[in-house]
Amino acid sequence: MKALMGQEYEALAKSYEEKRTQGLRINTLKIDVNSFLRINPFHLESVPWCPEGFYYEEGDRPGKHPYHEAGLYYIQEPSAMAVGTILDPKPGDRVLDLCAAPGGKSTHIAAMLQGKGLLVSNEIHPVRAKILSQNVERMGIRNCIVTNEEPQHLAQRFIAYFDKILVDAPCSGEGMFRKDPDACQEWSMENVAACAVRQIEILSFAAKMLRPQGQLVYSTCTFSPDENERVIEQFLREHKELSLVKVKAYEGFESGRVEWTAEGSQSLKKALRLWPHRLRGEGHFLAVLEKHDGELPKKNKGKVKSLDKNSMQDYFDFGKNYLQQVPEGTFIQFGENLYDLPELEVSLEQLRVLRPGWHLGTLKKNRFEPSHALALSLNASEARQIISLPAESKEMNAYLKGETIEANGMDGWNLVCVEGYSIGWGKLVKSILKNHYPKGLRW
Ligand SMILES: C[S@@+](CC[C@H](N)C(=O)[O-])C[C@H]1O[C@@H](n2cnc3c(N)ncnc32)[C@H](O)[C@@H]1O
Repeated sequence: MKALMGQEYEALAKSYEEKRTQGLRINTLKIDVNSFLRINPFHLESVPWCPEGFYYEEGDRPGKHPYHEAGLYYIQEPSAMAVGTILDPKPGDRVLDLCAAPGGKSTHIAAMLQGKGLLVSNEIHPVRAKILSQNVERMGIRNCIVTNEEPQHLAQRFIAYFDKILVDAPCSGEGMFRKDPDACQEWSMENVAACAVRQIEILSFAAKMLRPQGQLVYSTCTFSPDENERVIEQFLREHKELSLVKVKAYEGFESGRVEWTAEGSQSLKKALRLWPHRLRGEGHFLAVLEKHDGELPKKNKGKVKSLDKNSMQDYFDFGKNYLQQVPEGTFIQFGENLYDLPELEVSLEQLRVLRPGWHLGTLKKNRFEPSHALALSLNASEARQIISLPAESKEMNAYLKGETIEANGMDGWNLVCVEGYSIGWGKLVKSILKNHYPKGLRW
């Protein structure tokens, strides 16, 4: 970096002596920004390039607050928030997040979709895919399919299918050095080179899945030109059907560096660099590519047939008793689990799918048990019976620990809320609330 950056290197090196920046992004699927700011217990300052993004202070500990468990926000590094802003998905779009775990950008995309359209969030590593799926659940997302696949498998199925694709590529992570000392230890020139090969491969599969006129955003949290400008330059040389698009830059964003490319491609000026010494964030690289040509999407294959309503009567009974409106849709059953599928038109058969859509609950023998995902995706006004607890109360703390609490209300399923925002289920019998907060999430 010293050889590349010349005099500017000093400023970059110095930034590593400073504390890292930390941020959270308010989840507008559950709460609007102003309402959150009214109940906000932290010290927040706006992130200029993301209206829902805020810096918080070191002592705030937002990961340890009931609002976190209620999915009111996602803890996300501030420069990473630029990716959602630049991808700019619109309600109704079909979006693929190809390298999605743990889910910072996917949950941002889902919030921008506002429940309309489709998000496919994919992660290749099984353990990370599970964490992604949990975050999709916590943020109350209804229209997301979580897969655990290799990009090449998805590319065989979703040909020219998506309006927008994000490749937030696995990289050497130079932007992680302040956060994670292990990232420094793992860094090597060999790893940079290996990452670059993998990045181009992932991009090629992504390109296949993009519809003509669709946009693909490539991002990394590293600074090496080998994984940034040069990856895009080589990829575009081999994929004439795509080209770089100029996007809005915010204060402190810098253009891609043409002088760091292998062939001097001027179009790389359209890429963006976010540096830790030029703005408050750990750093990112972004490029937006548009497809002007190519295969058209295939029509209507593999439309899923909805489950017969008679076999899910217990679900409708639950809905009638406890919800203002019973969610309708395309229902499928995986084991005991009942899901509402987003509109898809592509078969998921033989793909590794962790979450085929909105998890409503489990169909047990003669009864329906609502899922945690259903609880978190509901507004208090959508449930017939709610028990709302103050954030700082001992009852809230006891609920999150999995304890039984005393509460007033109607017997049966109650949507437990923190300050009016759903956080889980409880079943009330004579003023005693049986705890249904998932065991694996308990404090
Ligand atoms: C930078 S991280 C993604 C971060 C995520 N987008 C977020 O905002 O939370 C890159 C991800 O790519 C995954 N990955 C690694 N190799 C991959 C491959 N060959 N194809 C697709 N994804 C891969 C990693 O496991 C990792 O979770």
